[in-house]
Amino acid sequence: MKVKEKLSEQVSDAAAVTSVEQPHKLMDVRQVERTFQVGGKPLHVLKGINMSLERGQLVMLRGRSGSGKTTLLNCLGGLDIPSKGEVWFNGKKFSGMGDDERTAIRRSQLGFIFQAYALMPLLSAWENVELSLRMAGVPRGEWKARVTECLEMVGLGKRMKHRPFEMSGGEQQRVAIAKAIAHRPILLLADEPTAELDSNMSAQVMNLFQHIIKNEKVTICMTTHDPTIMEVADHVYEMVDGKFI
Ligand SMILES: Nc1ncnc2c1ncn2[C@@H]1O[C@H](COP(=O)(O)OP(=O)(O)OP(=O)(O)O)[C@@H](O)[C@H]1O
Repeated sequence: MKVKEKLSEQVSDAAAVTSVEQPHKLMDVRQVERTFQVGGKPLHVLKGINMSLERGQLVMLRGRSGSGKTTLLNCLGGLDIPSKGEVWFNGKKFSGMGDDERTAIRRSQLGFIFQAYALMPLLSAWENVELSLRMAGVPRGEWKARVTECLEMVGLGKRMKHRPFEMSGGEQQRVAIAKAIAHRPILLLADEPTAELDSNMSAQVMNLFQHIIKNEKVTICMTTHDPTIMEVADHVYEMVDGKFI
C-alpha cells in the first residue's frame, strides 16, 4: 500500500476510534501523584496512578488499609488536587479549574457515599435526600417526586419519615445511596460502602448499585476490602503502596 493511502487509512481509523470511544470515557487519570507534608517530610501516598472509567461501569479499587484508596477517590471527586498529573472528568480537567467551578461540578455531577458525607442525624430519610436536591440546585417543584422515587428505589418507600437512629445500618446505607443519586450524578464515588454491613446486606447494596447503573445511567467507582463482592465489578484496580499492580 502506498504511504499516503496507508496514512489516510490510519487517520480514518483514529477518527473512528475517537468517535466511538470518547463518548464512553467518563474519567481519565494520568500519572497522578499525591504527596503530603508530614512533620516537615514528604509522604508520597499516590505514586503515578493511571486509570480510566468508562460510562456505565462498576469499577472497584482494592487494597490494604493505608495503600492510598481514599486519597485517590478524593482526587477523582475533585475534593483534593493531585500534586502531579491530571484528572479529567467528562472532558474537563479538574486541576485546571478554580474552587468554585470544581464545587459546582461536584454538586451537580458527582455523588458521594463517604463517611464524611454521612446522613444528617436530626433529619428524616426524606429530608436527607431532599437536602441533596437543594444543594444541587434542583428546582423545588421536582423534589417531591424525585425523593419518593429514590427512596422507593432503595426499598425504603415505607420508612421515609424515619430518622437515621431509627433505622438499621443497612437501611441507613440505603438512605445514603438515595441521597447520593437523587440529583442524577453521572459518577458515584463510594468509599467502603459495604464495610459495616453483613454479607446479606452487602449483596443487597451491590444489587442496588447494578440497578442504579442500568436505570439511572450512573458510573460507580468504589473502594473495598471484600473479595466476595469483586466478582460483580467490570474492572478491579489492585492498589499496593500508592501504585496499581
Ligand atoms: N491529609 C493527609 N495528610 C497526611 N497524610 C495523609 C493525609 N491523607 C492521607 N494520608 C496518609 O496517606 C496514606 C494513605 O491513606 P488513605 O486513607 O488514602 O488509605 P486507604 O487505602 O484509603 O486506607 P483505608 O482502607 O484504611 O481507608 C496513609 O498513610 C495516611 O495516613
